[in-house]
Amino acid sequence: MQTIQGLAKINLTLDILGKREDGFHEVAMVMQSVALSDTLILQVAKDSDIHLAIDVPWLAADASNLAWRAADLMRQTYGIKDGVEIQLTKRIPVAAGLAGGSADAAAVLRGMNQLFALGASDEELCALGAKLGSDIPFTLLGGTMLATGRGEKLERLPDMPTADIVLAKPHVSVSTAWAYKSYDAAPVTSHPQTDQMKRAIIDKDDKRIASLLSNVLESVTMKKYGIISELKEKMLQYGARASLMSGSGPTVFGIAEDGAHAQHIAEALRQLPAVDVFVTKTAKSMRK
Ligand SMILES: C[C@](O)(CO)[C@H](O)COP(=O)(O)OP(=O)(O)OC[C@H]1O[C@@H](n2ccc(N)nc2=O)[C@H](O)[C@@H]1O
Ligand SMILES: Nc1ncnc2c1ncn2[C@@H]1O[C@H](COP(=O)(O)OP(=O)(O)OP(=O)(O)O)[C@@H](O)[C@H]1O
Repeated sequence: MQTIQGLAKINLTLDILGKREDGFHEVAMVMQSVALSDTLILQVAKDSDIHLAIDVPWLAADASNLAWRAADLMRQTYGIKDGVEIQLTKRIPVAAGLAGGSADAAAVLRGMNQLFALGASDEELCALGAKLGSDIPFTLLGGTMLATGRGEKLERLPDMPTADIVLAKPHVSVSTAWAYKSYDAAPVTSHPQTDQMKRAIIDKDDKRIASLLSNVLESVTMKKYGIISELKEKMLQYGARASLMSGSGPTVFGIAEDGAHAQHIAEALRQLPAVDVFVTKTAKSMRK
């Protein structure tokens, strides 16, 4: 039996550099793992099927689920005859910009590698993960990374100084494909300073990291959902060092001064209707 945590991510920066021939967008993003996680328990099944059980009824536990698809890909790639039972406990909000589905897929790739003693390297697992989704290689490795290409090319950065993070997810779901499709570079005048963010992380300069948070997809998702700007403003009003939308949204994260301050911001945000609030921390890389 293997128990694996799939960690959520936030984007400290997200820049779109252009459209690619394969329909995806060329990106440059500094990604950061946070401790908020889903739990996946994997066991060899008695039969030769994939069995996925999820603790919430509203998420499809069938072949459309990224955890199921990751298990299928592992079985096909390595010729595994046994089936696998996957128990998924969901805590990361869905379609939130936090890479929850990717984290589950990554946990299944890693979990099956161990369960069936396949000996696949991180590089092999990342290459498989990239077939299922652009964020999966990052969620496999975690920590602080610069992601380029369509998000699958990774450069490890030193772990950023641990920060207390508040996540606020309004009750709207955002499709990543829709956000990229709707992106119009023309009116976007402010782009992330990716190299400066890298430098700030290398220098462990947490104030500068906060001052450089930037995401061009805010121009798409914030225009449609006014609640995102409200959440950003509220976080700043309650003293967050900085706040930003993560990924394609709609989740907004704020960097607090410490754990007590994060709780204070969270309490204020919980007064708002139709918002789920989580207090977490940045998570360090599990592999070096
Ligand atoms: C928004 C982010 O979460 C930021 O980390 C990622 O860029 C999205 O990663 P993801 O959810 O793993 O995305 P994928 O499952 O690979 O792609 C979903 C859809 O988003 C669009 N997409 C995604 C990544 C990318 N670099 N360019 C794109 O245009 C494509 O239309 C694609 O069909
Ligand atoms: N295991 C899973 N957990 C969550 N969503 C899943 C899973 N498998 C498939 N999905 C589908 O994937 C879609 C995106 O969900 P997810 O929570 O990964 O979005 P996200 O956080 O916006 O991802 P990203 O930040 O990588 O763009 C949802 O519409 C959901 O139906």
